[in-house]
Parts: sequence; structure tokens; C-alpha cells
Amino acid sequence: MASGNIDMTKDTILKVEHLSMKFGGLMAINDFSFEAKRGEITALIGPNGAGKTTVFNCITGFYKPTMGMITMRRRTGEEHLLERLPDFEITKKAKVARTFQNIRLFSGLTVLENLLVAQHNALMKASGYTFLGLLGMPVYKKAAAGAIDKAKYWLDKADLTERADDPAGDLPYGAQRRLEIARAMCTEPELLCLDEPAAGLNPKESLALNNLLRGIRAEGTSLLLIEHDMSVVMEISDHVVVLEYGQKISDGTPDHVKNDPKVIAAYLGVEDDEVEEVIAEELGGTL
Ligand SMILES: Nc1ncnc2c1ncn2[C@@H]1O[C@H](COP(=O)(O)OP(=O)(O)OP(=O)(O)O)[C@@H](O)[C@H]1O
Repeated sequence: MASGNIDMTKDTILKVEHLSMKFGGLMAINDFSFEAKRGEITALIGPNGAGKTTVFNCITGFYKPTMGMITMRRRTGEEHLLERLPDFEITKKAKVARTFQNIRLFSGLTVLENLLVAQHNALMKASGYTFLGLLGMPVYKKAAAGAIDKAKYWLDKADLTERADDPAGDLPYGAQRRLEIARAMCTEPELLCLDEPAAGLNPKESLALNNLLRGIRAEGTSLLLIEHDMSVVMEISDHVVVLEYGQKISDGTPDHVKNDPKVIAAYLGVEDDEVEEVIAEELGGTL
């Protein structure tokens, strides 16, 4: 399906097929298909209103699509049809985690507490859901120690160790965003979905974010991010899918997509056949 030299030999982690989403009379997504490969950073981009958030919400269970199939393939080979799962099972069973465009942390809790709360479900399971279990069972103690180790690990990766005991709400914006990602990683997802992770970050914070995302990829977690700023994704993505008016207009490597006249036209807001003329005019104007 993909063009532009995408590595077809890699294992597919997410397959979206013929996805459509209608809001009243508006067809926000229209017969949209793409695949994300395991171990890669896949970016879904497009101009404002193209339908990125809607696709993202369908994948992460916030919307039930009008039509289409979304298959998540776990490392074990187990497959889950995400459009049929309630959102909490998308995290728990299918191992898909997400972050939000507007940061959603427990701002009164410390940075470390935010990372421990994320592991609440695993800890409660280890307690056997009993008070006694919480008090004394070795299995709970082991799980609690494991949760602290995991939190420490992600504090370090997100460069937040020094702020571990500070309230999350006191962190600068970029650090809050990294904390949100670290918190999602504590649930051990196989696919991490990020909603405009670079929005509102300054260049230094963007660099720290890119390093964190590359680190996550290096550990084998696949990433799917949505972004409307093309320049942000070009640096870190392995694969870029472009949406316009709810339909796919390009799909391939960052280089392929960047040079695709359809994409240039979409971002410049002109017709395909006017692209060369507009670019020549722009260049003429800057010379
Ligand atoms: N809950 C909703 N009810 C009605 N229309 C919606 C809803 N959500 C999205 N839309 C419409 O669907 C279309 C796609 O919107 P969407 O937010 O998915 O685009 P986007 O690419 O994420 O845009 P942006 O970059 O501005 O966030 C838009 O026309 C939007 O107005």
C-alpha cells in the first residue's frame, strides 16, 4: 500500500482499513487506509481540519468509526480489532497508549506520583484486589518495587529525575509534556499515540522531546503521532501519511512526502497544477 520506499518487509503493528467517520452530514474521514510498522515512528499529518484528530480518536477508542477496521497486532501475534474494544481495553489488552493535545497530568501530585498512579491497575491486580493483599502479600511487594523501578527508569529517560518530588503543575511546559509521555510509557505500550506532541514547545524543548521519542523507538515501542506542522515530523519520522479533507493524499518516507506536489498543494492551499507556478512565484519573491 505505501509508496515512496517504505520498508515493506517490516512487521505491521497497526492496520487501518477503509476507515470512515461521519458527523451528521459531514464526512470527516472517507475510506482512509494506512499501515504503521513495528519499531517505527509513523506520523499522520495534514492541514487544519484534515481529520487527523478524528482518526486518532478512532484508533484510541474515543470515537467508534462509522465504517472500517482497525487492527492492532501485538508482539505475540495476537490481533485486536480496536473499533470493537472499549477504550480502557485498548490500553490494557491491545497495549495502545495515548497522550492528549492538552496536557492531562495530576498537577497537584508530584512527578514521581504521576508515574506511580499510571501503574495503579497493575498494582491492584498484584494485591488480588484485597486490603490484606495490599498489606502483606510478597507478590504485591514485588510489584510495588517494580513500579518504583519503572518510574525511576522513565524519570531518567525523560530527564526529570531532579524534579521527581516537585508537583507536576510546577514543571515548565516542555517537561510536563515529557512527563505525560513517561507516564504513558509506564503502562508498557507496544504502540504509543501522541497528539501534536511538539505543539507549543520552544526549540530546546522540541529537541528534548525528539530525543525522548527516539529513545522510545530504540527500545522497540512503535510510535504514531499526529501533527499539522510538517517540519516537526520530518526530522524524526520513518513514515509519513498525509490526510486532506478526510482522505489520504500521500504516504511514504519523509522525503517522498515532502516533495509530493499533492502535499505541497495541500499545505499551500492551491490546486495541484498550480504548485510549480506558486513555488516559482515564492522563490521569485524571495530572490
Ligand atoms: N465531534 C465532532 N462533531 C462534529 N464535527 C467534528 C467533530 N470532530 C471533528 N469534526 C469535524 O471533522 C473535521 C476533521 O476534524 P479534525 O479535528 O479531525 O481535524 P484535524 O486534522 O485534527 O484538525 P486540526 O489540525 O485543526 O486539529 C473538521 O471539519 C471538524 O470540524
